[in-house]
Amino acid sequence: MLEKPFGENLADAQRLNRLLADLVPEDAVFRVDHFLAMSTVENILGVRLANRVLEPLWNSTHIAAVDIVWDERLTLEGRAGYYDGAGALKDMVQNHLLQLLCLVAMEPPVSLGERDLRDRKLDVLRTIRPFTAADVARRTRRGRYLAGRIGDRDVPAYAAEDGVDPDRRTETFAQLELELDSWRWSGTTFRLRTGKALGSDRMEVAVRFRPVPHLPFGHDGEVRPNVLRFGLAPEDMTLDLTGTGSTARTFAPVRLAARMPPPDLPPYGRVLLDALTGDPALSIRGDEAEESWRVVEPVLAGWSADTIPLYEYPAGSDGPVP
Ligand SMILES: O=P(O)(O)OC[C@H]1O[C@@H](O)[C@H](O)[C@@H](O)[C@@H]1O
Repeated sequence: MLEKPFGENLADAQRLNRLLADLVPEDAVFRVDHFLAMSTVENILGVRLANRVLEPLWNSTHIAAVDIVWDERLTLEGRAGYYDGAGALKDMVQNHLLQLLCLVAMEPPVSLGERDLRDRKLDVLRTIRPFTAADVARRTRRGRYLAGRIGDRDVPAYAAEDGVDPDRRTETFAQLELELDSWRWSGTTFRLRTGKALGSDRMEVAVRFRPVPHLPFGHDGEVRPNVLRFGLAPEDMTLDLTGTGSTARTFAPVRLAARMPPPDLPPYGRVLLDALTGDPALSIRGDEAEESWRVVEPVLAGWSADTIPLYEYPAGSDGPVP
């Protein structure tokens, strides 16, 4: 069993994979991503594929954007030894958020067996358009938190935390806008965002549908585009629709909401059980790990060469405002 990071970059991940391949077969390697064992995450596939109403709309003709967000109030929490060498991009985006993207964007797999599921996730990673230097400037943002207050807690600046080397300029906030080159998704924007020491927890996948093509009501009431949200913590699901209002010729927002049943096991428990029973379906295959590095490497290169600013945001705020 291996916990992330699976290498520090693509070449490193390839070396690690070769080393592992010399020792054991791939299906005996468990690269852990506990996000895949969250019940909501599995539920993304359930909602898509066990229903009639969504999958026909699950493409760029109907979906304008998908926001995959892991904003947390948690700060460094004494993890400088690991985190200061990683940063938000390697800690969250290269693994957890790209895996969530895979589940949202994948083609329906033939089965949820390890091969079908992981082949289809790999397809998604391979369709992510490579970042050019201009894309890094236009489509990525990074930030680092300053001192502030979160709830009733005073939080020191990241750079002043024990064990942090301020000169490394490690980011605690990362945002990437991705495009997928495929028939299904060309034209939909996928935004991945994560940050520490933010004012509120927001962990969700929000699927934003396009506006309706025509309103035949003869008045200009506001119709907000539909949004389907998979909440990751707490684990729930909401669908924002538009209904008619109480007065004539008005619209009103309608929200359908459901709480997910609590899972039998916490995510790490599920991951351990899968390893003990020898089921690698929810573990990251070597080629997925490599492909995820391929996606983030140009961003890492641009950021370490300081081609974009490292914005600062007060702890307890909504993140950097450029
Ligand atoms: O809330 P969970 O399940 O611990 O997941 C979030 C955490 O996931 C971990 O993998 C990251 O290293 C942390 O930085 C992050 O806070």
